[in-house]
Amino acid sequence: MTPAAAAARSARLSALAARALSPWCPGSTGARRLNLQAATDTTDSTKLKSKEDLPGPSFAKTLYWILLKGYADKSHLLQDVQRNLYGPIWRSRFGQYDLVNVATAELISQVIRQEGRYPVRVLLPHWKEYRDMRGQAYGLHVETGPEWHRIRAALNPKMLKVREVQPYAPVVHQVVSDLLQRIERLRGRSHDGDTVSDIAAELYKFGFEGISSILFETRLVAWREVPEDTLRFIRGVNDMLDLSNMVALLPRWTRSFLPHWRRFVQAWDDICDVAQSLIERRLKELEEQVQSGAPPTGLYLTYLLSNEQLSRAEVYTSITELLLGGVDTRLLCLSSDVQHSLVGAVPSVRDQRAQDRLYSEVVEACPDRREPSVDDLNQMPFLKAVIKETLRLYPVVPGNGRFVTENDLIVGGYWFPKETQFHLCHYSVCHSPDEFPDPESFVPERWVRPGQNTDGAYSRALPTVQRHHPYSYIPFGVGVRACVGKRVAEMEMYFALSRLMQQYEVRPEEGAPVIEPKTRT
Ligand code: HEM
Repeated sequence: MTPAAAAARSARLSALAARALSPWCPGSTGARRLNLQAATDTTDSTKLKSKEDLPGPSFAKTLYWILLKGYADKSHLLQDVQRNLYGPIWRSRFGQYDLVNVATAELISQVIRQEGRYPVRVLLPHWKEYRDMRGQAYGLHVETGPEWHRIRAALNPKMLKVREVQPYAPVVHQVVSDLLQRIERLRGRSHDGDTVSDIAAELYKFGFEGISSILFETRLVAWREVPEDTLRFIRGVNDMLDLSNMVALLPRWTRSFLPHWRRFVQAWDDICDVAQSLIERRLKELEEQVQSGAPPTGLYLTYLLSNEQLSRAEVYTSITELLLGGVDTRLLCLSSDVQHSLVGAVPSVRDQRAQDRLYSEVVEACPDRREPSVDDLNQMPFLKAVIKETLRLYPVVPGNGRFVTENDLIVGGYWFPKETQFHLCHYSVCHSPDEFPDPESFVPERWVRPGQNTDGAYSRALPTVQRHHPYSYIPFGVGVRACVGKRVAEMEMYFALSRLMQQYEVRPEEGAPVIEPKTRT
């Protein structure tokens, strides 16, 4: 992993300012073990090695990988290359970036367990600069320390728990219905009148429509044609994330003759403009409701406005950041061949065996194409396994960051001062045969417990089911800084994938998978 790429990735990650806290927390036994270890090491701290002792690539070698070996847009693959050369922990430096890369589940757990009360992924001074320039409030991605915690505490309710997101089910189903109708329309318009190519593009738009419907509590537009604002927002996010790395890497004086800063600002302006007009439209509706004597009804935005924990300016920034996380074109698709979970899941289930099994499960739980309820999802362990396996193979966030500001750390027998930037190499760990046998194969069964409504024979053939290290698979992160939108994202993916499977088959085609209607009943 090159420093630049890792920094870029972390920056994009931070852009995720928009997706429910993982309910998954590190086991207390593990935490005790680490503290004990740290305490033991500290007593002997003079013997600990430091960052200076870490192996790692030279600047020239990094450039060689990026420029000549073509890793610039697939830097997640470089994690394994570097791990093989330098071992599971190494240092990489590039420009202003100085990163410590960790590429085993155990090392990742050590970093996370020492991350403190207010973990930071990566500092984003250029994002802060934009907010200052436009007089905007800071949100989750720019704010740090107790102020970050205050914002996060205000956003967590109605997002973090399965039962808290249940009220969003009807609106998510409406968005899925629109998606299915749109697929039908696109089929009608296609060259053979039957197949939809580039389903991925449709699913990205679904991401935006899904999260905005939840945030604004209603369908903003019926989805006959994708609204221009949606496309503008998605374009803005893409541009902003692309340029974010360059803005961070190039010195300020280059802004006077290179266009990157101007374009970065323009991209942010577009994002904020769309978000602001969506918020204002909803605010107007709420005011009209109140004026007519009706109590204001609604879900997330109404909640944020009514509980008054955040100022109006902070609500604007937070909603914008949540939309960002929901869109996730490359926000969550951090490199060209790493795909968003649902976008990835649809192609993955072109695997006929998995597709047949998924279909049978969905049909059994919801006959006659009935819309699945949240309770029905409990009868669909294979559906959940498909999503998990997709997130393992194509982690939306292949590399996360931690910049621990509160304390020094001991990781892998090395001592690190506070304010060391760590890069957590999730992609490498998710693809490690030490954690997942036959790691490059799509095997959803590895996530289904034997006896859990499953084909027992297959599970028996995989004795390692569930035996990986808990930190080898943390697609939404863990702890207080984990993804705020996890539960929403899961619900969207479960509903969309189950209903797609009720109606369509996915088959591989050069470039992108295509989907076509099911012929079986
Ligand atoms: C498959 C879908 C998604 C995946 C895999 C995902 C993954 C992640 C990950 C790995 C992080 C970083 C966690 C950490 O640093 O420990 C994150 C942060 C975040 N995500 Fe998501 N996310 C998804 C969907 C969403 C959605 C739909 C939203 C919007 C509701 C969202 C909002 C956020 C926000 C706001 C943060 C920043 C939290 C903070 O810094 O306090 N994410 N996400």
